[in-house]
Amino acid sequence: MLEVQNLAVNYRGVSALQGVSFSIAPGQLVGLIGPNGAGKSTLVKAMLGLIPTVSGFVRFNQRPLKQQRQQVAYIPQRSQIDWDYPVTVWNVVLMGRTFDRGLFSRISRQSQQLAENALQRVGMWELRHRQIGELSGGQQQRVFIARAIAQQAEIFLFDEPLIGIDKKTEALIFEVFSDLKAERKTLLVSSHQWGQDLAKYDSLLLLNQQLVAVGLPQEVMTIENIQRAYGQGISNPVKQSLETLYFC
Ligand SMILES: Nc1ncnc2c1ncn2[C@@H]1O[C@H](COP(=O)(O)OP(=O)(O)OP(=O)(O)O)[C@@H](O)[C@H]1O
Repeated sequence: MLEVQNLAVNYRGVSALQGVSFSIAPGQLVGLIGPNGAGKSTLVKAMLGLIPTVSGFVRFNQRPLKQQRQQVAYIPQRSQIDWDYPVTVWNVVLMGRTFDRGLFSRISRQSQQLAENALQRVGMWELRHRQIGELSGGQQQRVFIARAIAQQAEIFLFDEPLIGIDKKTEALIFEVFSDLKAERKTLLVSSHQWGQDLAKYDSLLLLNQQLVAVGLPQEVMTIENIQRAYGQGISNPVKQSLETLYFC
C-alpha cells in the first residue's frame, strides 16, 4: 500500500501543496488531475523526495518511500528531458537497471534481457540504436516507459504521459497500464487530458493545491467539484468529458 499523509510543499515561502493525503492499493490505476499550476508535478516530485516538504510523509508497505527509491519508476514530463543529450534508446532503457551493475560497471545479462523485453513490449526494439533526439514524441514516450518496465519497480509515477503523443502510442500506454495492474503494481498518472480516458482509471485525485475530491471517476467529476478545482468557468471540453463520463 502506498500512503501519502498530510503532504505540504512551499516554494520560497509560497504554498504549492497543502495537507494532501491519500492511499493507493496494489493493482490500482489512479489518475491525478487538476488545472495548470495545481501542483501535480510538485506532488509527484515531493513523493519521490526530489524537493523538500514542509510536512507529511510518504510510505510504501509501511516504510518511508525515500528509503525504497529503487521500487519507484518515475516517468517525467517529456518537456523536462534534454532531448539533445547524446544517448541511444538502448542506453536510456539500460538506465532503468543502473542499480544492477557488477564488477567494472558491467550490466548483467539478466538486465540486458529485461531491457530487450521492455523495448519489444513497447515496439521500439528495432530503433534501439537511434539517438533519442531523433525520435517522434510518441516514440520518446515509449522509450521512457520501456525504461520504467525494465526497472521492475513496484510503483510507477507517470507525469503527463499522454501529452503530445499519437493515438497508437496512447492505446499502447493504456495496454501497458493494464499489464502493470495485472502484476499488482501501483500506478499514479498525472494528466490534464479530458475525455473518455478518465473513465479508464480506478479512481481519481482532483487537485488544486489541496485535494478537492478523491474517488471513482464519476464521483469526482461532478460539476460542483470541477468548479471548486477549476473556478467558475467550465469550458466546453470539460463539459463534454463530464457528459462522456456520465453516459459511458
Ligand atoms: N521550482 C519552482 N520554484 C517556484 N515555484 C514553482 C516551482 N515549480 C513549480 N512552481 C509553482 O508551483 C505551482 C505548482 O506547479 P506544478 O508544476 O507542480 O503544477 P502542475 O499541476 O504540474 O502544472 P502543469 O499542469 O502546468 O504541469 C505553480 O504555481 C508553479 O508556478
